[in-house]
Amino acid sequence: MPNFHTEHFDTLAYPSTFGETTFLYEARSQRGNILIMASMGGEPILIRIHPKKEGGFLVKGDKATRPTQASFLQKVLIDFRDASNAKEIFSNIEPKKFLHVKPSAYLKEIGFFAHSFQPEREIWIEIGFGSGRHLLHQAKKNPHIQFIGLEIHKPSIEQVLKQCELQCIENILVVDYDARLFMEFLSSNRVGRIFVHFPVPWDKKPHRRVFSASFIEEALRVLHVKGTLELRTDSPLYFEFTFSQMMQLSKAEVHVKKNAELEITSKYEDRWLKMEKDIYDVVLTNEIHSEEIERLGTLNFEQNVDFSKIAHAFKEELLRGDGFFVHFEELFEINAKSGLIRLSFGANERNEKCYICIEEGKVSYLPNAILATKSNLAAHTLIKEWFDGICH
Ligand SMILES: C[S@@+](CC[C@H](N)C(=O)[O-])C[C@H]1O[C@@H](n2cnc3c(N)ncnc32)[C@H](O)[C@@H]1O
Repeated sequence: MPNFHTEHFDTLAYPSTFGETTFLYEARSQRGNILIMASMGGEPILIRIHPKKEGGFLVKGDKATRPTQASFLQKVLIDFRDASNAKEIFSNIEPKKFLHVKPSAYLKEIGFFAHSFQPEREIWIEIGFGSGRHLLHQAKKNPHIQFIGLEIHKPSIEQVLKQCELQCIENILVVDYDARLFMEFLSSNRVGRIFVHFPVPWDKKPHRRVFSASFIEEALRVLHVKGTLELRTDSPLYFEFTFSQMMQLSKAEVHVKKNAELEITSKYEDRWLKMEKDIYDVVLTNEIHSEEIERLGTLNFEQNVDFSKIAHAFKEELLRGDGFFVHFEELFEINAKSGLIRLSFGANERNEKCYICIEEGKVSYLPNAILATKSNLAAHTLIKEWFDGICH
């Protein structure tokens, strides 16, 4: 992440333009942190400035705004440095030091699945593809199928993206997203197979497992009739847990195998086979045609909020609901009527880090495209009630 350290910087005039950047406003928190809202190429880019314990400041981009071109952030930081007469002590913002991350056509943001994903082909999903051996094998063998690979381990994602490019595979889409929450983004009855091969067993923390009653329910919704949810594991506890979850369904067709051989062994399977461990397969076949669900929209506020009341009452606060939370982290004042609240919220498994902007009574999220997943929506309702509780 580009950033620089400086002993000093001059306060800018707002709004003002320097180089290619327009600096729109500045907001300060009681902890002494500063946010500067900038704009380049029509995109909002937030700069964060932290005072350091040993003196001086760290200046960096805020993760809430991710510009479409990584070089935008670097240019904005260079423009800010020059406009504010900051003298760098340490910096990695000069172009030659900037790592250019090549976007991959195979890697999709979650918003793509919420708004644009309408494949004509049947979908198969692999959860936690790891080294990708099984995913790549299946994709090459089944060119008529659209594969989605879900993974949260970045080096594994990069490795598989590289293989997709090298092998010119055109039927895999990779997404860096928690599998426990992903199914919400898919239409009903579109998926033929869901593979979960050697998931992390979490024997001591079963609530962290990919499989749960709600995961199975959502998997059945996206599977078409005769579609299958397939677990392959070396963990007898995971096997028993999943089997018993499936047995709690009112009606289920479940097949179990022990030490069955597949055409391809994954990296983890090779490891367990060398140790002569038993391997269990549990396959649940869907029998039901499910109702269609609405496409996910984005979150919005309809209410008006008095920023001065919020600023007066604000304290760092963590609110919890059933499977979701809202953490109000820090309040930044632009002036008496406007400011920002930094917060994280959403599902316990995966949360949004963003800001709420309150400008002359109007409230919006920054960035403004926060998806209305079930957990985000529940958290959003809690946020609106929190505003009402303070303002009315
Ligand atoms: C034990 S490895 C197995 C990898 C591969 N399937 C194999 O058999 O070699 C489990 C993989 O699942 C991924 N994973 C764990 N939890 C996940 C989640 N909630 N969503 C998506 N991937 C997850 C991990 O990053 C890891 O790569």
